[in-house]
Amino acid sequence: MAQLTRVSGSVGLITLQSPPVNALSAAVRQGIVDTVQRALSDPEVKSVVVCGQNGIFCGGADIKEFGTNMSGPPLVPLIHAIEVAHKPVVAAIEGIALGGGLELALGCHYRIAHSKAKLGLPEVTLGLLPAAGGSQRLPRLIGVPAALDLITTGRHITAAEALKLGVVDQVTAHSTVDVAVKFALSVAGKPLDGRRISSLPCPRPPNMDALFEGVMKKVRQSARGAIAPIACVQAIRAAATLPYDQGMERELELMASLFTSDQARALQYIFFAQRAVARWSMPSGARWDTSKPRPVHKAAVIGLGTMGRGIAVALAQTGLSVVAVETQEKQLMAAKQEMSGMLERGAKRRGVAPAFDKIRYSPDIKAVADVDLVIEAVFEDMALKEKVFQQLSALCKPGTLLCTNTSGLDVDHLASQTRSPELVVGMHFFAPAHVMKLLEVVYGSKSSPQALATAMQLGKKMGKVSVAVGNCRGFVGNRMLKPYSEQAFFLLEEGATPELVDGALEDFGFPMGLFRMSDLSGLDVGWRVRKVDGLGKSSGASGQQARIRQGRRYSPLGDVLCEQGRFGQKTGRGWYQYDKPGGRVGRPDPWLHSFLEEYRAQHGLVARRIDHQEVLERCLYTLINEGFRILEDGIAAGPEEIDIIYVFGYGWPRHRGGPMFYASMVGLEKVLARLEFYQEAHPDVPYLQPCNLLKRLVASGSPPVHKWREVVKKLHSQL
Ligand SMILES: CCCCCCCCCCCCCC(=O)CC(=O)SCCNC(=O)CCNC(=O)[C@H](O)C(C)(C)COP(=O)(O)OP(=O)(O)OC[C@H]1O[C@@H](n2cnc3c(N)ncnc32)[C@H](O)[C@@H]1OP(=O)(O)O
Ligand SMILES: NC(=O)C1=CN([C@@H]2O[C@H](COP(=O)(O)OP(=O)(O)OC[C@H]3O[C@@H](n4cnc5c(N)ncnc54)[C@H](O)[C@@H]3O)[C@@H](O)[C@H]2O)C=CC1
Repeated sequence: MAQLTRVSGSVGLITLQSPPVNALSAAVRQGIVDTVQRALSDPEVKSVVVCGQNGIFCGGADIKEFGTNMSGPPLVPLIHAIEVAHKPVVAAIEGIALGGGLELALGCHYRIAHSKAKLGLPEVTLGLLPAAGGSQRLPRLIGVPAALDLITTGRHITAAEALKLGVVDQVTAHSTVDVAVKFALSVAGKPLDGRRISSLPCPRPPNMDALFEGVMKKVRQSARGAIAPIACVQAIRAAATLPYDQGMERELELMASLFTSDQARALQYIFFAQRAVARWSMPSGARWDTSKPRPVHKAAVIGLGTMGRGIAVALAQTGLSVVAVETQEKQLMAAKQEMSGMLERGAKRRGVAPAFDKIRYSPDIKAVADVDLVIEAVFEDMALKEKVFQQLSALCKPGTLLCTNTSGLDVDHLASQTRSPELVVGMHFFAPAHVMKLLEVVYGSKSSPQALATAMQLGKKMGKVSVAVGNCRGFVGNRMLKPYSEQAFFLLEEGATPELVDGALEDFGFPMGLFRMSDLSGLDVGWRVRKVDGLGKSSGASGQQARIRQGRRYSPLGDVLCEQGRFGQKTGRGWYQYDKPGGRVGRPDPWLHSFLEEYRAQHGLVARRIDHQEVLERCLYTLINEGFRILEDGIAAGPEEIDIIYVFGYGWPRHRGGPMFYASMVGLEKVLARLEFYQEAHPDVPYLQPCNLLKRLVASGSPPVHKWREVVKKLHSQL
């Protein structure tokens, strides 16, 4: 809805009213049409101000309406009607002007923003383009290069940047509406020539063809198969080369191809999934809205290796006091140096002072005595972690939350080492911890709702996308990685090369295939875990028996490479070869190809032709199958949790919506049928055995993904 009031005698003040973000729902659009018409036809009104209620201008189109039978007046003519008005219209931008909200403001003759406002055209992040004239007006207003940047990235800009670019005319730290009303009074009756953006020529940049070619190349590379960024460039090119009306036709044509695309559906699903996972619940019935977090002012991090350093920096940047404990003197010195650099760079990026004084370094774990929360990040070694938790339990003040950053060890077992197991949760960060957005928050069987609420809230404060999951080996993310990587190894045994497997996964949209990723993070990491599990030895034997462990097919390929010192980038050799240890650019390695041939011969394996489709089906469908098992086991409350973990933590292409959403798009019948097909061919691979929940969903007619949460809930209530 929108309300019209007359203020200061002759200014018509139109206020958008649709909490929480004044999105342009059908009712709001109708409200704008009606109020604009009334204001323009009222002889007492000499100028108009458009604002939003509760200090928020407008969050853009109502995304919930997409995919429905959209009714109500369309946005394009509505904005056009404002632009051609004979009375000046001023947008008073407070809070946010995003998407259609900014496009509405671009249709106004003047824009005044509050200094704390954020503006942007984030449509590309939803698989769309700014199709209410945004792609045509913005380049006319701020030039093609700046418009390309804003529209293809969808980034939100500050009012200061908006002023510098020319998106807004004025920025104020006072009441934006008051300033806008005064301004509207001052421009009443003045000519509007030059204020209607659509009638301005689009400034032609020098070397326009080269500019668009370069941007298109860059966008194609970074988009990894996403179609919206490409359509955005095409629309801006239309603005630069065609008259406005023809540009608008092109904008609509491009939008039509995006609007109903699977990618737009996937990206919009991720938008809502990201918000849905914040509304966590536990099997006990405890929920996000009924569990009160504890205040956390001071935290400790134990172990300043790769992870501890990033976690401590992220905590300090959030404003917490941090006690950083590292027992190895050399490591402590190295950590201090690296963390200072991290703090300095982070501060420079954010335009603030580095938070050096927030961190106190100590070689002694006793320094944790007065902290509110501890995050343990020592080696992935259960005996060591047990000892650390016993110490923490004895040293910390009562009520301190004890968290572990383990990648997958048993949180319940660690909790059992303490006096207060209800205060123990997993806080599983991803490397680099001060950069990566994902945080898996793992509740154990004894974790209290308050402990979970505290960790979730801290994650949010740190700017992380926090997902609450249950306790099991590898939690959600790493548990699903196991069948995925297992299949990749089997594919090498059967005739594939690392390049072929990675090529298929990268064409699908992963930034890195499994083998390239394994070289980056180090083959030795998984090897150590396999050895603890009683695997991880190549055995040296030949034939099929050498590839059976614990009654199931096992590939010792990774173990053989590790035994030869091939740990990946760090040693200059892994699944690929590098110029030197620490080298970053991997090249196919002829040694590895011969090694694979010898390995197959030694084990009686005959190489066959493997195509991209088989790679994707075997790697991704087994991963998805494990996702269904995770739902069945109650480790994740819904598919949204799994999808958010994969998109934000594991490089799953966002425009494919996460593995569970992807399965729903492929069709559950097909996923099931292909798993059955591969299982028949490989009966010794349990991960290929389709899980019951998948079968159940198919038997019940494959309900859409947004219904799975309910199905899972029902399933657990019947148990
Ligand atoms: C064959 C067919 C041919 C078709 C041709 C079609 C032609 C169509 C032409 C016209 C097209 C017009 C296109 C257009 O206008 C495009 C757009 O505007 S797309 C939307 C752009 N806007 C955004 O992307 C903003 C999204 N929101 C945010 O980034 C954040 O929510 C925001 C910064 C606004 C606030 O963040 P925060 O304070 O952290 O709060 P939350 O994120 O938790 O949000 C609170 C609450 O509000 C819901 N919400 C937010 N934005 C919207 C929205 N735009 N629509 C609906 N709902 C929104 C959000 O979901 C939260 O609610 P929950 O219940 O928790 O989910
Ligand atoms: N490296 C990664 O990508 C990720 C690792 N993790 C997990 O995070 C934890 C830490 O991993 P990394 O940082 O990679 O290990 P790391 O080997 O880089 O660092 C561990 C640090 O802990 C220190 N340490 C050992 N015992 C200690 C003690 N009693 N008190 C204080 N410090 C002690 C060591 O000296 C070392 O500096 C592990 O549980 C790991 O599984 C989780 C997510 C990702």
